[in-house]
Parts: sequence; C-alpha cells; structure tokens
Amino acid sequence: MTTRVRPSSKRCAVIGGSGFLGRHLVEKLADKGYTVSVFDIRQSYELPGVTFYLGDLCDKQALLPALRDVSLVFHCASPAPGADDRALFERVNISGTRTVIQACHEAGVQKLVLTSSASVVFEGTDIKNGKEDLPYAKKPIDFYTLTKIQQEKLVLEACDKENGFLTVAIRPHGIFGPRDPQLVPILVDTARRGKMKFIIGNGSNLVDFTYVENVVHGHVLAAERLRPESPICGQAYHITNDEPVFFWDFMSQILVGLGYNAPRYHLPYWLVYGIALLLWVLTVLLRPLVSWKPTFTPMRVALAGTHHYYSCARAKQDMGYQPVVSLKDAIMLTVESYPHLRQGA
Ligand SMILES: NC(=O)C1=CN([C@@H]2O[C@H](COP(=O)(O)OP(=O)(O)OC[C@H]3O[C@@H](n4cnc5c(N)ncnc54)[C@H](OP(=O)(O)O)[C@@H]3O)[C@@H](O)[C@H]2O)C=CC1
Ligand SMILES: CC(C)CCC[C@@H](C)[C@H]1CC[C@H]2C3=C(CC[C@]12C)[C@@]1(C)CCC(=O)C[C@@H]1CC3
Repeated sequence: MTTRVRPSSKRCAVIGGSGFLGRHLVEKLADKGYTVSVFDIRQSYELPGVTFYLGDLCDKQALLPALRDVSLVFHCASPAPGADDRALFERVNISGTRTVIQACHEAGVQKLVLTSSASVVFEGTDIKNGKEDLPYAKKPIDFYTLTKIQQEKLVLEACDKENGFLTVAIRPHGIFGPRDPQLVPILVDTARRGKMKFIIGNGSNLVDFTYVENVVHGHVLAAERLRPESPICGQAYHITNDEPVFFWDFMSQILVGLGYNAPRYHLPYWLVYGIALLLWVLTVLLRPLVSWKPTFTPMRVALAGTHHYYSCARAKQDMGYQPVVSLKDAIMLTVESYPHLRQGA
C-alpha cells in the first residue's frame, strides 16, 4: 500500500525563483518560515532552506520533483518582454502554463498563484485608475502581452473549488528594485549612450511603478488568503505602489540619483512612436541578416508616452493589501542598490 504524504502548508514552490521578482519572493517566504523549492532554467544564488530544481517548465517530468509534497505554487517565470520571439512566448507562457497546471494536478498541489501583469489590458492608449473589470487588450501591443493574457485566462479558468484546486492572478505594474535586470539597467545604458536627452510627449503622463517588496507582499497575501470561501478564488488583482507618478519624473529621479542628467527636450509622441514602429518592422524584415535590438521599441515608447495607472481597491478590500514601502523610499533604496551603475563607476 502506498501512503501519500499530505503536503505541508509551509512548503511551497516558486517557478521562476531565480529571477528578479522570484528571488525576492523566495527570500521573503524563507524569512516567513516556508520551506521553498525553486524551479528555474538557471540557479542564480543559494539560500538555507531553499532547494533548487533546474529545468524548463514546459517539461512536466522535470517540473514534478519540484512540486512533490508542496501545497502552494507561485508561477513567476516568463521570457523577458524584450525577447520579441513569438514562438518562445507561446511555448513558455501558454503551453508551459498548461504544463504547470497539469503538473500541479498530478502532484496534488492545492493553490496556484500566478504573476500576471497589469499590461494584459494595455493597448498603447491611456488607462487612468484602471480596474480589474477592464477587458483584456483586443490588440495587445506585443507578443509578451498577448501570451500573458492567455496565461492569465488559463490559470483563472483552472480554479476548481470542488476539486480543491484554487488559483489567483497578481497583476503588478512596472516592477523595480534591487537586482532588477530591466528598468534601471536599460535606463542607464540608454543614458550612457547619450540617448536619454528627450522626453517623449509633454511629460504629463501618470504611470504606476511598483517596488518589488510590495509585489512580493501582494503575492504572499494572496497565497495566505486563498481558501475555498475567499472572494479571491479565480480572480485577478492589481498590485501597485498606489502612488501614480509622472513617467518622466520617475525616470529623472532614478537618473539624477545615479549621477546622470535628467532628460529635458520634448519630442512629439506620435513621431517617436512612428519611428519605433518603423525600426521594429525593419528588424523583423532583416532578422536573418542583422541581429540588432532597438532601445525604443513601440511597447517602450507607448509606456513612456501614455497614462497607465491602476486601482488597487480590489486588492485592498479582498486581501487587505497596502503597499509596505513608499515610492520615495523605494526610489532611494533602488538607487543605493546600483553603485556599479553610477555615472563614472
Ligand atoms: N518586471 C516587470 O516589470 C513585470 C514583470 N511581470 C511578470 O513578473 C514575472 C517575473 O518577472 P521578472 O522577475 O521581471 O523576470 P525575470 O526574467 O527576472 O525572471 C523570470 C525567471 O524565469 C526564468 N524562466 C524563463 N523561462 C523559463 C522556462 N521555460 N522554464 C523555467 N524558468 C524559466 C528566467 O530565466 P532566464 O532569465 O534565464 O530567462 C528567470 O529566472 C513574469 O511573469 C513577468 O511577466 C509582470 C509585470 C511587470
Ligand atoms: C528607454 C526609455 C524610453 C525607457 C526605459 C525604461 C523602460 C525599460 C521601462 C519603463 C516601463 C517599464 C515596464 C516594463 C519593462 C521596462 C520598462 C519598459 C514592463 C513591460 C515589464 C513587463 C510587464 O509586464 C509590464 C511592464 C510595464 C512597464
């Protein structure tokens, strides 16, 4: 006779736990006394109480050992948005997420928390205080967004109270903080190449940027509140700093904090967007010959020139969410964490 070990509620797995958000989440969970299994295609650190399983999440056999005796799974793996590779996004974010759900069923996992993105409703036009009932983008601005939409739908539709499998999706926006490989490094690289002189549009667009610890806090709350009687089952939740800021003020504060000049000259939004679109088409057409990645992609230009901020009212009401680090402190902590990216370093 085989006896099945009942998964402990203090054992969890983090798929994508070697990444920027994933590692911060793992550190918080370990701090809170969880035993954590990390599943990722790479191992970027070591931590007591954390076991690493390496593999591709599209491979169920590789994934299953990481989910053994685990009751709670966080899925925060995705190819980086800059990958611009439709096949890769579809394979990892859509088929891979189906595989994650199947593996959870086979391993007897009871709760799945997905890291989705607030950009699942973003089509390149203004969103002001967007709530979760906004429809998914009909014309997603890139393959990343397109596949994040499908991924979120798969996870929320898999929620099945009768069979004891509960799911929830967290939608952060513009995550930043120590060790982020995207926002600050791309910004500094652009400044070092002398391309951060211009403000795209009139500079009055409000945007959410979310400190990584607040995103982690949203994930942990969701996991701990995910019970059959809870309103959060099968729902998506915006998690932001809840302090919309002018996009170009935020960028300037980071740049100035690191010793670079803030951008000063204005360029018309539609001109820059048109050029970015043209460059993107050229890179696609010339791809077999040239492997050049433009800094100003249509997605980045749209994000830099429109309003996109979201309401966290639902997360506050259903999960008791409140940001734990203010934007001012978050910017200071972030700037301090990148001494190697300072001007002249
Ligand atoms: N950063 C942001 O501003 C936002 C991010 N998100 C979402 O948050 C999540 C985490 O993002 P972030 O931490 O920034 O991203 P990272 O790229 O830092 O982390 C993702 C991790 O997943 C790994 N990974 C990618 N593909 C696979 C695969 N097939 N199998 C196993 N592991 C894989 C990555 O490895 P490798 O690095 O080698 O690819 C990486 O370690 C993602 O789902 C993203 O869509 C949502 C909103 C905003
Ligand atoms: C070169 C400049 C015009 C812009 C430099 C900063 C950008 C790299 C970042 C500003 C907003 C960020 C953002 C994301 C990635 C980095 C930025 C474009 C996401 C696309 C990451 C993944 C998501 O799910 C949504 C994010 C929105 C904001």
